[in-house]
Amino acid sequence: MSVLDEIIDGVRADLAERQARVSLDELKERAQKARPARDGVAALKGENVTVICEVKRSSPSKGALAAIADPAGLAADYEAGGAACISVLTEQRRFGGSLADLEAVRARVDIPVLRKDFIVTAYQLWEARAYGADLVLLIVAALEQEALVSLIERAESIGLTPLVEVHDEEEVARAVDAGARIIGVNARNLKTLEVDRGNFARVAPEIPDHIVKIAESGVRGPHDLIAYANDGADTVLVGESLVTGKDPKTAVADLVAAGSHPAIRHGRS
Ligand SMILES: O=C(O)c1ccccc1NCC(=O)[C@H](O)[C@H](O)COP(=O)(O)O
Repeated sequence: MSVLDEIIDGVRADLAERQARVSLDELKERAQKARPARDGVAALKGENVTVICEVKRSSPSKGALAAIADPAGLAADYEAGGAACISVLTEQRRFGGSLADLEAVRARVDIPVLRKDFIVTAYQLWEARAYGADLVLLIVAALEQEALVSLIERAESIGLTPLVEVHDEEEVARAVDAGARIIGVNARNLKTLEVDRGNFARVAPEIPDHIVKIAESGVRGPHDLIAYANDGADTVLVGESLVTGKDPKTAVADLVAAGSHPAIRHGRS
Protein backbone atom coordinates (compact mmCIF):
# COMPACT_ATOMS: atom_id res chain seq x y z
CA MET A 1 0.00 0.00 0.00
CA SER A 2 1.40 3.44 -0.94
CA VAL A 3 1.75 6.32 1.53
CA LEU A 4 -1.07 8.09 -0.29
CA ASP A 5 -3.35 5.04 0.09
CA GLU A 6 -2.52 4.84 3.81
CA ILE A 7 -3.26 8.54 4.30
CA ILE A 8 -6.56 8.22 2.44
CA ASP A 9 -7.63 5.20 4.50
CA GLY A 10 -7.18 7.31 7.64
CA VAL A 11 -8.95 10.26 6.06
CA ARG A 12 -11.95 8.08 5.18
CA ALA A 13 -12.14 6.70 8.74
CA ASP A 14 -12.04 10.22 10.26
CA LEU A 15 -14.55 11.42 7.67
CA ALA A 16 -17.01 8.67 8.59
CA GLU A 17 -16.88 9.83 12.22
CA ARG A 18 -17.54 13.44 11.27
CA GLN A 19 -20.36 12.43 8.93
CA ALA A 20 -21.98 10.53 11.80
CA ARG A 21 -21.80 13.66 13.97
CA VAL A 22 -22.64 16.45 11.50
CA SER A 23 -25.22 16.08 8.75
CA LEU A 24 -24.65 17.43 5.25
CA ASP A 25 -27.64 19.72 5.75
CA GLU A 26 -26.03 21.24 8.84
CA LEU A 27 -22.82 21.83 6.93
CA LYS A 28 -24.68 23.42 4.03
CA GLU A 29 -26.49 25.73 6.42
CA ARG A 30 -23.20 26.77 7.98
CA ALA A 31 -21.61 27.23 4.55
CA GLN A 32 -24.47 29.49 3.48
CA LYS A 33 -23.74 31.76 6.46
CA ALA A 34 -20.04 32.00 5.63
CA ARG A 35 -18.71 35.09 3.89
CA PRO A 36 -18.66 34.51 0.10
CA ALA A 37 -15.46 32.84 -1.06
CA ARG A 38 -12.63 34.98 -2.37
CA ASP A 39 -11.46 34.44 -5.97
CA GLY A 40 -8.48 32.07 -5.86
CA VAL A 41 -7.34 32.67 -9.43
CA ALA A 42 -7.35 36.46 -9.08
CA ALA A 43 -5.35 36.21 -5.84
CA LEU A 44 -2.62 34.04 -7.31
CA LYS A 45 -2.09 35.31 -10.82
CA GLY A 46 -0.36 38.68 -10.97
CA GLU A 47 2.55 40.49 -12.52
CA ASN A 48 4.90 38.98 -9.95
CA VAL A 49 5.30 35.46 -8.66
CA THR A 50 2.99 35.00 -5.68
CA VAL A 51 3.50 32.93 -2.54
CA ILE A 52 1.16 30.50 -0.77
CA CYS A 53 2.31 29.93 2.81
CA GLU A 54 1.41 26.76 4.66
CA VAL A 55 0.44 26.01 8.24
CA LYS A 56 2.14 22.60 8.60
CA ARG A 57 2.85 20.94 11.95
CA SER A 58 4.13 17.60 10.77
CA SER A 59 4.42 15.47 7.67
CA PRO A 60 4.80 11.84 6.66
CA SER A 61 8.23 12.61 5.21
CA LYS A 62 9.71 14.54 8.14
CA GLY A 63 7.56 13.76 11.19
CA ALA A 64 7.13 16.67 13.64
CA LEU A 65 8.14 20.03 12.18
CA ALA A 66 6.74 22.71 14.49
CA ALA A 67 4.21 22.76 17.35
CA ILE A 68 2.31 25.83 16.01
CA ALA A 69 0.22 26.56 19.11
CA ASP A 70 -1.29 29.59 17.39
CA PRO A 71 -2.00 28.81 13.72
CA ALA A 72 -3.92 32.07 13.27
CA GLY A 73 -0.96 34.06 14.61
CA LEU A 74 1.35 32.29 12.17
CA ALA A 75 -1.06 33.00 9.31
CA ALA A 76 -1.19 36.68 10.34
CA ASP A 77 2.62 36.80 10.14
CA TYR A 78 2.44 35.22 6.68
CA GLU A 79 -0.12 37.80 5.58
CA ALA A 80 1.97 40.66 6.99
CA GLY A 81 4.95 39.31 5.02
CA GLY A 82 2.94 39.57 1.80
CA ALA A 83 1.55 36.06 1.27
CA ALA A 84 -1.12 35.83 -1.43
CA CYS A 85 -2.88 32.88 0.20
CA ILE A 86 -2.63 30.70 3.33
CA SER A 87 -2.64 26.91 2.99
CA VAL A 88 -4.00 25.12 6.05
CA LEU A 89 -3.38 21.39 6.28
CA THR A 90 -6.49 19.98 7.92
CA GLU A 91 -5.54 16.29 7.83
CA GLN A 92 -5.08 15.17 11.41
CA ARG A 93 -3.25 11.86 11.59
CA ARG A 94 -0.11 12.60 9.57
CA PHE A 95 -0.08 16.40 9.40
CA GLY A 96 -1.50 17.35 12.82
CA GLY A 97 -4.09 19.69 11.30
CA SER A 98 -7.80 20.24 11.87
CA LEU A 99 -10.88 22.14 10.74
CA ALA A 100 -10.43 24.23 13.89
CA ASP A 101 -7.11 25.44 12.46
CA LEU A 102 -8.89 26.37 9.23
CA GLU A 103 -11.58 28.26 11.11
CA ALA A 104 -9.06 30.12 13.28
CA VAL A 105 -6.93 31.14 10.30
CA ARG A 106 -9.98 32.23 8.32
CA ALA A 107 -11.09 34.46 11.18
CA ARG A 108 -7.70 36.20 11.35
CA VAL A 109 -6.63 36.92 7.75
CA ASP A 110 -8.23 38.69 4.80
CA ILE A 111 -6.39 36.87 2.00
CA PRO A 112 -7.76 33.61 0.51
CA VAL A 113 -7.36 30.40 2.49
CA LEU A 114 -6.75 26.97 0.96
CA ARG A 115 -8.03 23.83 2.66
CA LYS A 116 -5.18 21.38 2.05
CA ASP A 117 -6.38 17.86 2.66
CA PHE A 118 -7.09 14.60 0.88
CA ILE A 119 -10.54 15.30 -0.51
CA VAL A 120 -12.49 12.33 -1.77
CA THR A 121 -16.13 13.37 -1.27
CA ALA A 122 -18.37 16.41 -1.77
CA TYR A 123 -19.00 16.41 2.01
CA GLN A 124 -15.41 17.62 2.51
CA LEU A 125 -16.02 20.46 0.04
CA TRP A 126 -18.99 21.63 2.10
CA GLU A 127 -16.84 21.36 5.22
CA ALA A 128 -14.20 23.50 3.54
CA ARG A 129 -16.75 26.22 2.73
CA ALA A 130 -18.45 25.94 6.11
CA TYR A 131 -15.12 26.55 7.87
CA GLY A 132 -14.26 29.48 5.61
CA ALA A 133 -11.97 28.09 2.89
CA ASP A 134 -11.80 29.82 -0.48
CA LEU A 135 -9.77 27.17 -2.27
CA VAL A 136 -9.52 23.38 -1.95
CA LEU A 137 -6.83 20.94 -2.96
CA LEU A 138 -7.84 18.08 -5.25
CA ILE A 139 -5.10 15.49 -5.84
CA VAL A 140 -5.37 13.79 -9.23
CA ALA A 141 -3.50 10.70 -8.00
CA ALA A 142 -6.13 10.22 -5.28
CA LEU A 143 -9.18 10.34 -7.55
CA GLU A 144 -10.72 8.44 -10.44
CA GLN A 145 -11.37 10.76 -13.40
CA GLU A 146 -15.15 10.77 -12.89
CA ALA A 147 -14.72 11.77 -9.25
CA LEU A 148 -12.18 14.47 -10.18
CA VAL A 149 -14.55 16.02 -12.73
CA SER A 150 -17.45 15.88 -10.33
CA LEU A 151 -15.49 17.38 -7.39
CA ILE A 152 -14.16 20.22 -9.56
CA GLU A 153 -17.67 21.02 -10.75
CA ARG A 154 -19.13 20.84 -7.25
CA ALA A 155 -16.34 22.94 -5.76
CA GLU A 156 -16.84 25.66 -8.38
CA SER A 157 -20.60 25.55 -7.91
CA ILE A 158 -20.29 26.33 -4.20
CA GLY A 159 -17.77 29.12 -4.77
CA LEU A 160 -14.56 27.22 -4.02
CA THR A 161 -11.58 27.46 -6.37
CA PRO A 162 -10.02 24.02 -6.87
CA LEU A 163 -6.23 23.74 -6.89
CA VAL A 164 -5.66 20.53 -8.82
CA GLU A 165 -2.42 18.77 -7.89
CA VAL A 166 -0.42 16.70 -10.37
CA HIS A 167 2.90 14.86 -10.39
CA ASP A 168 3.45 14.01 -14.06
CA GLU A 169 2.38 14.77 -17.60
CA GLU A 170 -0.40 12.18 -17.62
CA GLU A 171 -1.98 13.77 -14.56
CA VAL A 172 -1.72 17.20 -16.23
CA ALA A 173 -3.82 15.87 -19.13
CA ARG A 174 -6.40 14.56 -16.66
CA ALA A 175 -6.48 17.86 -14.75
CA VAL A 176 -6.89 19.90 -17.95
CA ASP A 177 -9.63 17.59 -19.29
CA ALA A 178 -11.42 17.88 -15.96
CA GLY A 179 -11.53 21.69 -16.23
CA ALA A 180 -8.82 22.79 -13.77
CA ARG A 181 -8.09 26.53 -13.71
CA ILE A 182 -5.19 26.17 -11.28
CA ILE A 183 -2.70 23.30 -11.44
CA GLY A 184 -0.05 22.63 -8.80
CA VAL A 185 2.90 20.45 -9.73
CA ASN A 186 4.15 18.75 -6.59
CA ALA A 187 7.88 18.05 -6.42
CA ARG A 188 7.23 15.48 -3.70
CA ASN A 189 6.80 11.97 -5.04
CA LEU A 190 3.86 10.51 -3.15
CA LYS A 191 5.30 6.98 -3.36
CA THR A 192 8.87 7.65 -2.19
CA LEU A 193 8.22 11.06 -0.50
CA GLU A 194 11.42 12.33 -2.12
CA VAL A 195 11.46 15.92 -3.33
CA ASP A 196 12.72 16.50 -6.87
CA ARG A 197 12.59 20.20 -7.69
CA GLY A 198 13.29 19.36 -11.35
CA ASN A 199 9.81 17.84 -11.63
CA PHE A 200 8.20 21.24 -12.20
CA ALA A 201 10.42 22.01 -15.22
CA ARG A 202 9.56 18.63 -16.78
CA VAL A 203 5.81 18.78 -16.20
CA ALA A 204 4.85 22.48 -16.40
CA PRO A 205 5.34 22.85 -20.20
CA GLU A 206 2.35 20.51 -20.61
CA ILE A 207 0.08 22.97 -18.77
CA PRO A 208 -1.78 25.37 -21.10
CA ASP A 209 -0.93 29.07 -20.74
CA HIS A 210 -4.32 30.15 -19.42
CA ILE A 211 -4.01 27.91 -16.34
CA VAL A 212 -2.32 29.22 -13.18
CA LYS A 213 0.82 27.15 -12.48
CA ILE A 214 1.93 26.47 -8.93
CA ALA A 215 5.24 24.89 -7.94
CA GLU A 216 4.64 22.94 -4.74
CA SER A 217 7.20 21.69 -2.21
CA GLY A 218 10.91 22.03 -1.67
CA VAL A 219 11.19 25.83 -1.56
CA ARG A 220 14.07 26.55 0.85
CA GLY A 221 14.36 30.26 0.11
CA PRO A 222 14.33 32.96 -2.60
CA HIS A 223 16.74 31.11 -4.92
CA ASP A 224 14.29 28.20 -5.25
CA LEU A 225 11.42 30.60 -5.97
CA ILE A 226 13.46 32.27 -8.71
CA ALA A 227 14.36 28.89 -10.24
CA TYR A 228 10.72 27.77 -10.23
CA ALA A 229 9.65 31.15 -11.69
CA ASN A 230 12.14 30.82 -14.52
CA ASP A 231 10.62 27.42 -15.26
CA GLY A 232 7.19 29.07 -15.56
CA ALA A 233 5.68 29.10 -12.07
CA ASP A 234 3.12 31.83 -11.33
CA THR A 235 3.05 30.87 -7.65
CA VAL A 236 5.03 28.78 -5.17
CA LEU A 237 3.60 26.87 -2.22
CA VAL A 238 5.89 26.79 0.82
CA GLY A 239 5.54 24.89 4.08
CA GLU A 240 8.48 23.34 5.87
CA SER A 241 11.06 26.10 5.44
CA LEU A 242 8.62 28.66 6.88
CA VAL A 243 7.42 26.67 9.89
CA THR A 244 10.93 25.57 10.86
CA GLY A 245 12.53 29.00 10.40
CA LYS A 246 12.89 31.60 13.16
CA ASP A 247 11.11 34.55 11.55
CA PRO A 248 8.23 33.55 9.24
CA LYS A 249 7.18 37.12 8.45
CA THR A 250 10.64 38.10 7.19
CA ALA A 251 11.06 34.77 5.37
CA VAL A 252 7.79 35.38 3.51
CA ALA A 253 8.75 38.99 2.76
CA ASP A 254 12.04 37.75 1.28
CA LEU A 255 10.17 35.27 -0.92
CA VAL A 256 7.66 37.90 -2.02
CA ALA A 257 10.50 40.30 -2.89
CA ALA A 258 12.15 37.53 -4.91
CA GLY A 259 8.88 37.21 -6.83
CA SER A 260 9.65 40.49 -8.60
CA HIS A 261 13.42 39.98 -8.85
CA PRO A 262 15.05 41.08 -12.14
CA ALA A 263 16.66 37.62 -12.35
CA ILE A 264 13.22 36.28 -13.23
CA ARG A 265 13.05 36.15 -16.99
CA HIS A 266 10.25 38.03 -18.72
CA GLY A 267 7.67 36.13 -20.69
CA ARG A 268 6.02 34.20 -17.91
CA SER A 269 2.51 33.69 -19.11
O1 LIG B 1 4.95 16.79 3.20
C1 LIG B 1 4.85 15.56 3.08
O2 LIG B 1 5.63 14.75 3.61
C2 LIG B 1 3.72 14.97 2.28
C3 LIG B 1 3.61 13.60 2.19
C4 LIG B 1 2.57 13.02 1.49
C5 LIG B 1 1.61 13.81 0.88
C6 LIG B 1 1.72 15.20 0.97
C7 LIG B 1 2.76 15.77 1.65
N1 LIG B 1 2.88 17.13 1.78
C8 LIG B 1 1.90 18.05 1.32
C9 LIG B 1 2.49 19.09 0.49
O3 LIG B 1 2.22 19.10 -0.68
C10 LIG B 1 3.41 20.08 1.11
O4 LIG B 1 3.03 20.29 2.42
C11 LIG B 1 3.50 21.42 0.41
O5 LIG B 1 3.71 21.30 -0.96
C12 LIG B 1 4.66 22.24 1.02
O6 LIG B 1 5.87 21.54 0.84
P1 LIG B 1 7.18 21.90 1.69
O7 LIG B 1 7.47 23.35 1.47
O8 LIG B 1 8.26 21.04 1.09
O9 LIG B 1 6.87 21.60 3.10
